[in-house]
Amino acid sequence: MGLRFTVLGSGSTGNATVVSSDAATVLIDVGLSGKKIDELLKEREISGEDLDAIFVTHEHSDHIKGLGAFARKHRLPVYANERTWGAMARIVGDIPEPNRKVLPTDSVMEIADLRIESYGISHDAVEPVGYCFQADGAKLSLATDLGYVSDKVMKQLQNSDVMVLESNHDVDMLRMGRYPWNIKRRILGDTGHLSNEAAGDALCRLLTGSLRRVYLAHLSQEHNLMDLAKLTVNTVLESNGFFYHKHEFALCDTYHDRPTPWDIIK
Ligand SMILES: O=c1ccn([C@@H]2O[C@H](COP(=O)(O)O)[C@@H](O)[C@H]2O)c(=O)[nH]1
Repeated sequence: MGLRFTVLGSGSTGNATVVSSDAATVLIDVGLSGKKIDELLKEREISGEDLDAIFVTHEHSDHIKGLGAFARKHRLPVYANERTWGAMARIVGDIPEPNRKVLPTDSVMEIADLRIESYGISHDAVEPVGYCFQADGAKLSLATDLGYVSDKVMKQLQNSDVMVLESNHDVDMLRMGRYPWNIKRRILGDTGHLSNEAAGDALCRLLTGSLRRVYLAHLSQEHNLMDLAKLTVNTVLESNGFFYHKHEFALCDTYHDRPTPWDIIK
Protein backbone atom coordinates (compact mmCIF):
# COMPACT_ATOMS: atom_id res chain seq x y z
CA MET A 1 0.00 0.00 0.00
CA GLY A 2 2.54 2.66 -1.12
CA LEU A 3 0.09 5.35 -2.30
CA ARG A 4 -3.71 5.48 -1.95
CA PHE A 5 -6.42 8.10 -1.84
CA THR A 6 -10.12 8.76 -1.41
CA VAL A 7 -12.07 11.78 -2.63
CA LEU A 8 -14.33 12.53 0.36
CA GLY A 9 -16.45 15.04 -1.53
CA SER A 10 -16.25 16.84 -4.87
CA GLY A 11 -18.15 19.79 -6.33
CA SER A 12 -19.22 23.29 -5.39
CA THR A 13 -20.97 21.93 -2.28
CA GLY A 14 -17.56 21.01 -0.85
CA ASN A 15 -14.21 19.47 -1.74
CA ALA A 16 -11.86 17.29 0.32
CA THR A 17 -9.45 14.47 -0.56
CA VAL A 18 -7.27 12.22 1.59
CA VAL A 19 -3.91 10.99 0.25
CA SER A 20 -1.97 8.37 2.14
CA SER A 21 1.46 6.74 1.79
CA ASP A 22 2.97 4.07 4.03
CA ALA A 23 4.10 6.65 6.57
CA ALA A 24 2.02 9.82 5.99
CA THR A 25 -1.62 10.81 5.53
CA VAL A 26 -2.73 14.26 4.41
CA LEU A 27 -6.02 16.03 3.71
CA ILE A 28 -6.33 18.35 0.73
CA ASP A 29 -8.95 21.07 1.27
CA VAL A 30 -11.68 21.10 3.90
CA GLY A 31 -14.65 22.36 1.90
CA LEU A 32 -17.30 20.72 4.06
CA SER A 33 -17.99 21.35 7.75
CA GLY A 34 -15.47 19.89 10.19
CA LYS A 35 -18.20 17.60 11.54
CA LYS A 36 -18.98 16.28 8.06
CA ILE A 37 -15.28 15.67 7.33
CA ASP A 38 -15.00 13.67 10.58
CA GLU A 39 -17.99 11.54 9.45
CA LEU A 40 -16.58 11.00 5.96
CA LEU A 41 -13.18 10.00 7.36
CA LYS A 42 -14.93 7.49 9.62
CA GLU A 43 -16.73 6.03 6.58
CA ARG A 44 -13.28 5.36 5.13
CA GLU A 45 -12.09 3.94 8.46
CA ILE A 46 -9.67 6.68 9.43
CA SER A 47 -9.96 9.69 11.73
CA GLY A 48 -8.59 13.20 12.09
CA GLU A 49 -5.99 11.75 14.48
CA ASP A 50 -4.47 9.78 11.58
CA LEU A 51 -3.76 12.95 9.57
CA ASP A 52 -0.33 14.59 9.47
CA ALA A 53 -1.27 17.84 7.71
CA ILE A 54 -3.78 19.76 5.62
CA PHE A 55 -2.95 21.31 2.23
CA VAL A 56 -5.09 24.10 0.79
CA THR A 57 -5.61 24.72 -2.95
CA HIS A 58 -7.34 28.11 -2.71
CA GLU A 59 -9.56 30.26 -0.53
CA HIS A 60 -13.01 29.66 -2.11
CA SER A 61 -15.50 28.45 0.48
CA ASP A 62 -16.10 25.09 -1.21
CA HIS A 63 -12.43 24.36 -0.38
CA ILE A 64 -12.02 25.87 3.08
CA LYS A 65 -15.47 25.94 4.69
CA GLY A 66 -14.53 23.66 7.60
CA LEU A 67 -10.78 24.32 7.59
CA GLY A 68 -10.48 26.44 10.73
CA ALA A 69 -12.67 24.28 12.96
CA PHE A 70 -11.21 20.99 11.70
CA ALA A 71 -7.56 22.11 11.93
CA ARG A 72 -8.08 23.47 15.45
CA LYS A 73 -9.93 20.35 16.65
CA HIS A 74 -7.22 17.99 15.43
CA ARG A 75 -4.29 20.42 16.01
CA LEU A 76 -3.08 19.95 12.45
CA PRO A 77 -0.49 21.96 10.53
CA VAL A 78 -2.04 23.74 7.54
CA TYR A 79 -0.03 24.42 4.37
CA ALA A 80 -0.95 27.18 1.89
CA ASN A 81 0.94 29.83 -0.02
CA GLU A 82 1.38 33.30 1.51
CA ARG A 83 -1.32 35.04 -0.54
CA THR A 84 -3.87 32.28 0.12
CA TRP A 85 -3.18 32.61 3.86
CA GLY A 86 -3.92 36.34 3.52
CA ALA A 87 -7.15 35.76 1.59
CA MET A 88 -8.53 33.09 3.91
CA ALA A 89 -7.44 34.62 7.24
CA ARG A 90 -10.86 36.01 8.18
CA ILE A 91 -12.80 32.86 7.21
CA VAL A 92 -10.43 30.40 8.84
CA GLY A 93 -9.99 32.27 12.12
CA ASP A 94 -7.22 31.57 14.55
CA ILE A 95 -4.75 28.83 13.64
CA PRO A 96 -1.88 28.71 16.17
CA GLU A 97 1.31 30.18 14.67
CA PRO A 98 3.34 26.90 14.70
CA ASN A 99 0.59 25.27 12.59
CA ARG A 100 0.47 28.07 9.96
CA LYS A 101 2.81 26.72 7.33
CA VAL A 102 3.72 28.55 4.15
CA LEU A 103 4.29 26.40 1.09
CA PRO A 104 5.23 28.61 -1.88
CA THR A 105 3.58 27.82 -5.21
CA ASP A 106 5.67 25.52 -7.42
CA SER A 107 7.60 24.03 -4.53
CA VAL A 108 8.20 20.54 -3.25
CA MET A 109 8.20 19.16 0.29
CA GLU A 110 8.19 15.80 1.96
CA ILE A 111 6.32 14.35 4.90
CA ALA A 112 8.01 11.05 5.70
CA ASP A 113 7.82 9.00 2.46
CA LEU A 114 5.22 11.25 0.78
CA ARG A 115 6.48 13.84 -1.73
CA ILE A 116 4.14 16.77 -2.22
CA GLU A 117 4.48 19.26 -5.06
CA SER A 118 2.32 22.36 -5.51
CA TYR A 119 1.78 23.95 -8.92
CA GLY A 120 0.04 27.13 -10.01
CA ILE A 121 -3.31 26.90 -11.83
CA SER A 122 -5.58 29.38 -13.60
CA HIS A 123 -8.64 30.12 -11.43
CA ASP A 124 -10.16 33.29 -9.99
CA ALA A 125 -8.64 33.00 -6.52
CA VAL A 126 -5.60 34.99 -5.30
CA GLU A 127 -2.99 32.27 -5.96
CA PRO A 128 -4.66 28.90 -6.58
CA VAL A 129 -2.65 25.68 -6.77
CA GLY A 130 -3.02 22.02 -7.57
CA TYR A 131 -0.97 19.26 -5.94
CA CYS A 132 0.89 16.17 -7.14
CA PHE A 133 1.79 13.39 -4.71
CA GLN A 134 4.44 10.73 -5.10
CA ALA A 135 5.32 7.72 -2.99
CA ASP A 136 6.78 4.32 -3.69
CA GLY A 137 7.35 5.24 -7.35
CA ALA A 138 3.67 6.14 -7.99
CA LYS A 139 2.21 9.56 -8.83
CA LEU A 140 -1.24 11.00 -8.11
CA SER A 141 -2.24 14.42 -9.47
CA LEU A 142 -5.13 16.57 -8.29
CA ALA A 143 -6.29 19.05 -10.92
CA THR A 144 -9.58 20.85 -10.32
CA ASP A 145 -10.73 24.49 -10.47
CA LEU A 146 -8.88 25.10 -13.70
CA GLY A 147 -10.01 27.75 -16.15
CA TYR A 148 -7.81 26.06 -18.71
CA VAL A 149 -4.90 23.63 -18.77
CA SER A 150 -1.76 25.63 -19.55
CA ASP A 151 1.33 24.02 -21.06
CA LYS A 152 3.00 24.41 -17.64
CA VAL A 153 0.16 22.54 -15.91
CA MET A 154 0.23 19.90 -18.65
CA LYS A 155 3.93 19.35 -18.00
CA GLN A 156 3.26 19.05 -14.27
CA LEU A 157 0.60 16.38 -14.81
CA GLN A 158 2.75 14.20 -17.09
CA ASN A 159 3.64 10.71 -15.83
CA SER A 160 0.73 10.53 -13.39
CA ASP A 161 -0.55 7.04 -12.64
CA VAL A 162 -3.90 8.35 -11.46
CA MET A 163 -5.48 11.79 -11.76
CA VAL A 164 -8.43 13.60 -10.24
CA LEU A 165 -9.42 15.91 -13.10
CA GLU A 166 -12.11 18.56 -13.22
CA SER A 167 -14.99 17.96 -15.64
CA ASN A 168 -17.34 20.64 -14.33
CA HIS A 169 -19.97 21.22 -16.96
CA ASP A 170 -21.50 20.43 -20.28
CA VAL A 171 -21.16 23.69 -22.21
CA ASP A 172 -24.66 23.52 -23.79
CA MET A 173 -26.33 22.74 -20.47
CA LEU A 174 -24.51 25.66 -18.88
CA ARG A 175 -25.40 28.06 -21.71
CA MET A 176 -29.08 27.07 -21.50
CA GLY A 177 -29.12 26.88 -17.69
CA ARG A 178 -30.53 29.27 -15.12
CA TYR A 179 -27.30 30.87 -13.81
CA PRO A 180 -27.01 34.62 -14.42
CA TRP A 181 -24.91 35.50 -17.46
CA ASN A 182 -22.02 36.96 -15.42
CA ILE A 183 -21.62 33.62 -13.58
CA LYS A 184 -21.84 31.64 -16.83
CA ARG A 185 -19.14 33.89 -18.31
CA ARG A 186 -16.98 33.34 -15.23
CA ILE A 187 -17.36 29.53 -15.36
CA LEU A 188 -16.60 29.44 -19.10
CA GLY A 189 -13.65 31.83 -18.84
CA ASP A 190 -9.92 31.23 -18.47
CA THR A 191 -10.12 31.48 -14.69
CA GLY A 192 -13.33 29.46 -14.29
CA HIS A 193 -13.92 25.72 -14.53
CA LEU A 194 -13.04 22.99 -17.07
CA SER A 195 -15.85 21.67 -19.27
CA ASN A 196 -16.26 18.00 -20.16
CA GLU A 197 -14.78 18.69 -23.60
CA ALA A 198 -11.82 20.57 -22.15
CA ALA A 199 -11.17 17.64 -19.78
CA GLY A 200 -11.22 15.30 -22.82
CA ASP A 201 -8.83 17.58 -24.73
CA ALA A 202 -6.43 17.63 -21.78
CA LEU A 203 -6.56 13.84 -21.51
CA CYS A 204 -5.63 13.47 -25.18
CA ARG A 205 -2.29 15.05 -24.24
CA LEU A 206 -1.89 13.01 -21.03
CA LEU A 207 -2.91 9.50 -22.08
CA THR A 208 0.43 8.66 -23.60
CA GLY A 209 2.26 7.64 -20.42
CA SER A 210 1.52 5.66 -17.32
CA LEU A 211 -2.01 7.04 -16.72
CA ARG A 212 -4.35 4.24 -15.61
CA ARG A 213 -7.35 5.97 -14.03
CA VAL A 214 -8.89 9.42 -14.15
CA TYR A 215 -11.51 10.46 -11.60
CA LEU A 216 -13.83 13.06 -13.13
CA ALA A 217 -14.33 15.68 -10.46
CA HIS A 218 -16.02 18.94 -9.41
CA LEU A 219 -19.06 18.09 -11.55
CA SER A 220 -21.84 20.68 -11.56
CA GLN A 221 -25.12 19.37 -10.16
CA GLU A 222 -26.90 21.91 -12.39
CA HIS A 223 -25.06 21.50 -15.67
CA ASN A 224 -23.65 18.00 -15.80
CA LEU A 225 -24.26 14.30 -15.24
CA MET A 226 -21.54 11.72 -14.60
CA ASP A 227 -22.64 9.60 -17.58
CA LEU A 228 -22.63 12.64 -19.87
CA ALA A 229 -19.19 13.71 -18.64
CA LYS A 230 -17.80 10.21 -19.31
CA LEU A 231 -19.47 10.01 -22.72
CA THR A 232 -18.12 13.41 -23.76
CA VAL A 233 -14.58 12.69 -22.53
CA ASN A 234 -14.65 9.30 -24.30
CA THR A 235 -15.95 10.86 -27.51
CA VAL A 236 -13.14 13.43 -27.49
CA LEU A 237 -10.59 10.67 -26.82
CA GLU A 238 -11.95 8.41 -29.59
CA SER A 239 -12.20 11.24 -32.11
CA ASN A 240 -8.50 11.84 -31.47
CA GLY A 241 -7.66 8.19 -32.05
CA PHE A 242 -7.44 7.08 -28.40
CA PHE A 243 -9.14 3.72 -28.00
CA TYR A 244 -8.45 1.72 -24.84
CA HIS A 245 -9.42 -1.46 -23.06
CA LYS A 246 -11.02 -1.41 -19.61
CA HIS A 247 -8.00 -3.09 -18.05
CA GLU A 248 -5.65 -0.43 -19.49
CA PHE A 249 -7.48 2.76 -18.52
CA ALA A 250 -10.71 3.79 -16.77
CA LEU A 251 -12.74 6.91 -16.11
CA CYS A 252 -14.00 6.84 -12.51
CA ASP A 253 -16.74 8.65 -10.58
CA THR A 254 -16.50 11.16 -7.74
CA TYR A 255 -19.52 12.25 -5.70
CA HIS A 256 -20.66 15.44 -4.04
CA ASP A 257 -22.32 13.55 -1.18
CA ARG A 258 -20.20 10.49 -0.47
CA PRO A 259 -16.58 9.36 -0.55
CA THR A 260 -15.03 7.31 -3.32
CA PRO A 261 -13.68 3.89 -2.32
CA TRP A 262 -9.99 3.92 -1.39
CA ASP A 263 -8.00 3.75 -4.64
CA ILE A 264 -4.82 1.82 -3.95
CA ILE A 265 -2.47 3.08 -6.65
CA LYS A 266 0.47 1.08 -5.40
O1 LIG B 1 -25.30 30.83 -8.08
C1 LIG B 1 -24.14 30.42 -8.27
C2 LIG B 1 -23.87 29.11 -8.61
C3 LIG B 1 -22.58 28.70 -8.82
N1 LIG B 1 -21.56 29.58 -8.67
C4 LIG B 1 -20.18 29.14 -8.92
O2 LIG B 1 -20.12 28.63 -10.22
C5 LIG B 1 -19.17 27.59 -10.28
C6 LIG B 1 -19.81 26.33 -10.83
O3 LIG B 1 -20.80 25.91 -9.93
P1 LIG B 1 -21.51 24.49 -10.09
O4 LIG B 1 -22.23 24.24 -8.79
O5 LIG B 1 -20.43 23.50 -10.36
O6 LIG B 1 -22.47 24.62 -11.25
C7 LIG B 1 -18.64 27.39 -8.86
O7 LIG B 1 -17.42 28.08 -8.73
C8 LIG B 1 -19.70 28.03 -8.01
O8 LIG B 1 -19.20 28.51 -6.81
C9 LIG B 1 -21.81 30.88 -8.36
O9 LIG B 1 -20.88 31.71 -8.23
N2 LIG B 1 -23.11 31.28 -8.13
